[in-house]
Amino acid sequence: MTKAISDVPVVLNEPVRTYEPGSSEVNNLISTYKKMWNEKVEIPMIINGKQVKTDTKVQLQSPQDHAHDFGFYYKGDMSHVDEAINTALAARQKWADLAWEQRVSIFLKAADLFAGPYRDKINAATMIGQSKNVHQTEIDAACEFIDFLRFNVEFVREMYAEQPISDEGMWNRVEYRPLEGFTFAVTPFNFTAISGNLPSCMAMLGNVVLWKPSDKQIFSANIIMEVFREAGLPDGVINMVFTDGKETAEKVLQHPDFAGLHFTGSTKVFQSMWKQIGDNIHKYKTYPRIVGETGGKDFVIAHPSAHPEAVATGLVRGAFEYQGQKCSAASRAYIPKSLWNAVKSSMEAQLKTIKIGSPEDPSNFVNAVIDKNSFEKCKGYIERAKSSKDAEVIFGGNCDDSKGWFVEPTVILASDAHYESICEEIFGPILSIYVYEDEDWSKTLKLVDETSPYALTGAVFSQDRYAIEEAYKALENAAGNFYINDKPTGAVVGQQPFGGARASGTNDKAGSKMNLMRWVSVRTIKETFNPPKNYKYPYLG
Ligand SMILES: NC(=O)c1ccc[n+]([C@@H]2O[C@H](COP(=O)([O-])OP(=O)(O)OC[C@H]3O[C@@H](n4cnc5c(N)ncnc54)[C@H](O)[C@@H]3O)[C@@H](O)[C@H]2O)c1
Ligand SMILES: N[C@@H](CCC=O)C(=O)O
Repeated sequence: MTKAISDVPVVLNEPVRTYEPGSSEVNNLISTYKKMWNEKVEIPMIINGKQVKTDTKVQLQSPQDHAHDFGFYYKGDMSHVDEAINTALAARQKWADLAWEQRVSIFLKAADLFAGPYRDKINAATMIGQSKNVHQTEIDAACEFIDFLRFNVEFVREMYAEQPISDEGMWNRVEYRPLEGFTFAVTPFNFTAISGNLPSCMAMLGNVVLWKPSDKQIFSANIIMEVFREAGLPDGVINMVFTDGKETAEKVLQHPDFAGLHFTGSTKVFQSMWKQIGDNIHKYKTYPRIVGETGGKDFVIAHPSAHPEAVATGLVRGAFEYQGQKCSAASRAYIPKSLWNAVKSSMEAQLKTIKIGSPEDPSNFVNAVIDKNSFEKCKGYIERAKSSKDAEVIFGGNCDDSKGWFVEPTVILASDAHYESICEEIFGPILSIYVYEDEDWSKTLKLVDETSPYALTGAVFSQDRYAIEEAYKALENAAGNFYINDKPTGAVVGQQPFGGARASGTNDKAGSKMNLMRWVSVRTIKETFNPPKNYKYPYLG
C-alpha cells in the first residue's frame, strides 16, 4: 500500500546527441554497430517472462545489405498467441493491484537504461534492422522513446491527480482502473519509439499486454524487451510474439477478454481490425477501446510570400529524412508559380549534396527503404511517372537493389493535381509537386484539403500573417499536426502531441494524457458522511 501522494521526477526532453565526426559518441556508436553486425543473434518470443523458441527460424534482413546474415528469430503460431493471452490474464490482478509508483518506476528505470548503458545498443539495432542514419536513430530509438517513457509517467500522475469536487457532507473520488481483460499492441516497422511506447504505456496503467511487433523491427524490439526485463517488468505483463499479423488479429479479436487495441500502421490493416471488432462485438465482456494511428499523405503549401530556401529545406528534410518512411513525411507540395524557380534551384543545390548508402557511414543522409516490397512500390511510382503525360521526374529517379533496397530521393513534378503520386501514400523517398498560379492561393487550399482521405500532418510556409490565418482555417480538418514555417515531421513528445484524424487514425495523440485516458476505465466513488434517514424533501416537512 502507498502511504503518500507521490510526485514523480521532473521531466525534460532527453537531449539529442550531436555525434560530431571524430567524437567518442559517434565512434562508440559505430563500433557497436559493427560488433552487432558481425554477431549472429537468435531472437526468441517472450511469453510469461520465458524465452520461447520454435522449429521455424526466420532470417533477419538488413535493408542496406539483404544478403547479410546477422541472425534469425523464432516464428510462433496460434498456440503461442493463446499461451500469451492466458499468461497475461493470469498476471493481470497482481499487476493491476500493484501501487502505481512501483509500476511506473520500472519504466523510469527503463528510460535511464536506454539513456545510458543501452543507448548505443538500441540505436545500432535500429540502424541495422531499420536502416536509419545516426541522427534519425538518435531522435527515435533513444530520445523519443526515452521521452515517451518519462513523460507518460508524469501524465499518469497528472491523470490520477484529477479528481472531482465534493459537495458538503460527501467525498467524491474517481479511480483509474486498468481495462478489464487484456490489451493488444500491434506496432509498425518505422519507429522503435512507437513500438516500445504502445505496449508500455498501457502496461504503466496496470494493463496486461499481448505485443506483436512488425517482423521488420524484431531486432530492436528484442532489445526493448531485454531492457524492460532488466528494469524489473514482472513475468506475463508484456508478452511479445512473432506471429502472422492477420492470423493473430483474427484470434485475438474474437477473445471474450479482449479489452483494447493499440495500433500504429497502415490504414488498410487498421480498418480491417476495426471491422473484425465490430463483427465480434457481442462476444466481448466489455466494449474494447480502439486506438489507431495510421497512414498519411502529408502536405506542404507555400504562399507567394514564403522564403524559398525555407520551403526547399522543409521539403528536403520533410520528404527525404528516413527515406520518407515517416507517417508525417512531406509527400505532396503546392508551390506558387512565382516562387517555383527559386524553390527548385535551392532544392537542387541541396539534393546534389545528399549521399546515399549504409548508415554505417554517418555521412550518408539517405539509407535503404525497408524491404523488397517497398523498393518495388517506389520503383513502380517512379517508372509510371517517367512515362506519364501528367508528370515528370525532375530529380532522382534511380533505384538500386544490387546490395540493399536503395531508392534515390525523387521529385515528381505533376501537371495534374490529382496525379496518383499526389494522392496516394507511397511511404518512400518520393515527393510530388504541383505548381499553382499565384492568384489561385485560396482555391489551392481547398485542393489541399480535398485531395486525400488522410489528415495527419501538414505545413504552410508564408511571411504573410493573413495568408497564414486563411490556411489555418481552411485546413482545420486536413491535419492533426499543423506546422507554420516548418517541415511537417519531427514531433517531440511533450511539445507537439502527435496524431491525425480522417483516414489517418483516431487522433488520440501518442505520448499524451489524451492517449493514456483510453487505457483506463474510470470508477466514481461517492461517500456520504451523514446519510438521510427519511425520504421526505425538506419542504414536505
Ligand atoms: N500515424 C502514425 O502515428 C503512424 C506512425 C508510424 C507509422 N504509421 C503508418 O504505418 C505504415 C507503415 O508501417 P507498417 O508497414 O509497419 O504498417 P503495416 O500496417 O503493414 O503493419 C503494422 C503492423 O500490423 C501488422 N499486420 C499486418 N497485416 C495485418 C493484418 N492483416 N491484421 C493485423 N495485423 C497486421 C504488421 O505485422 C505490423 O505489426 C504507414 O502507413 C504509416 O503511415 C503511422
Ligand atoms: N512522430 C513522428 C512520426 C511518426 C510516424 O511515423 C514525426 O513527427 O515525424
